[in-house]
Amino acid sequence: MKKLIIIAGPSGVGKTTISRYLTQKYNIPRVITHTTRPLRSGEQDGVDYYFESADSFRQLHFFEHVKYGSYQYGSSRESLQKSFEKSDIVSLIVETAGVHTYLQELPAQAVFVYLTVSEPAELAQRLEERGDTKSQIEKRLHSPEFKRDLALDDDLLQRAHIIKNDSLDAAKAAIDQLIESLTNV
Ligand SMILES: Nc1ncnc2c1ncn2[C@@H]1O[C@H](COP(=O)(O)OP(=O)(O)OP(=O)(O)O)[C@@H](O)[C@H]1O
Ligand SMILES: Nc1nc2c(ncn2[C@@H]2O[C@H](COP(=O)(O)O)[C@@H](O)[C@H]2O)c(=O)[nH]1
Repeated sequence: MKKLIIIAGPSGVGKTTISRYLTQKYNIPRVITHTTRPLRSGEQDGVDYYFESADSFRQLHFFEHVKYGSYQYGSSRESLQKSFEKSDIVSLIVETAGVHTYLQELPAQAVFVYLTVSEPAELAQRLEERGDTKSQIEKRLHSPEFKRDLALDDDLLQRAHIIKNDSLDAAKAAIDQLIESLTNV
């Protein structure tokens, strides 16, 4: 059975880092999602996201889409299919409203990984080290979506594989165990 590893967690927790690890170590592709937000330094269209205008975003066929902060984000059916053509296991980074949609629509395929840190205050420092500007960080940390994604509601708690990413090596080891359990069924 095809598996969709859904990675969620607050901004800066390491979702992209873990998704890249899955690609590098296991050849697990990430479903590239769409957004209207501008590119960050170092990001590439078609690699990190499909960067869309408000008009082009409206024309896509979405599995789900949300507003996060000031921008639109969405996972298209085409992008999901494209990833599943490459591999039976794929990853997808979404915020928690998107997780609800996938757990409801694809309950057997969805494997939900929630990343956390012991000290949420460390997230701002990670974003700064990533190169986000002070104003981007302030805006992000004060958004209701960021605050919401610092914790899980009861429904999501029941379905989550919770991985603490205080140490990247420890988080990778936890991911290794999860992949082993998925490939041994
Ligand atoms: N365990 C860790 N310890 C220290 N730094 C880390 C750790 N994991 C990831 N990082 C770094 O933290 C920064 C943010 O990581 P990443 O971009 O993966 O987060 P994210 O959850 O995808 O964030 P966003 O939702 O804002 O896109 C990156 O510079 C990354 O290298
Ligand atoms: N529900 C969805 N959430 C998505 C999607 N693509 C990304 N995201 C989430 O948005 C926030 C902000 O992302 P950033 O790259 O600007 O830091 C983050 O929590 C992502 O997980 C999507 O298609 N659907």
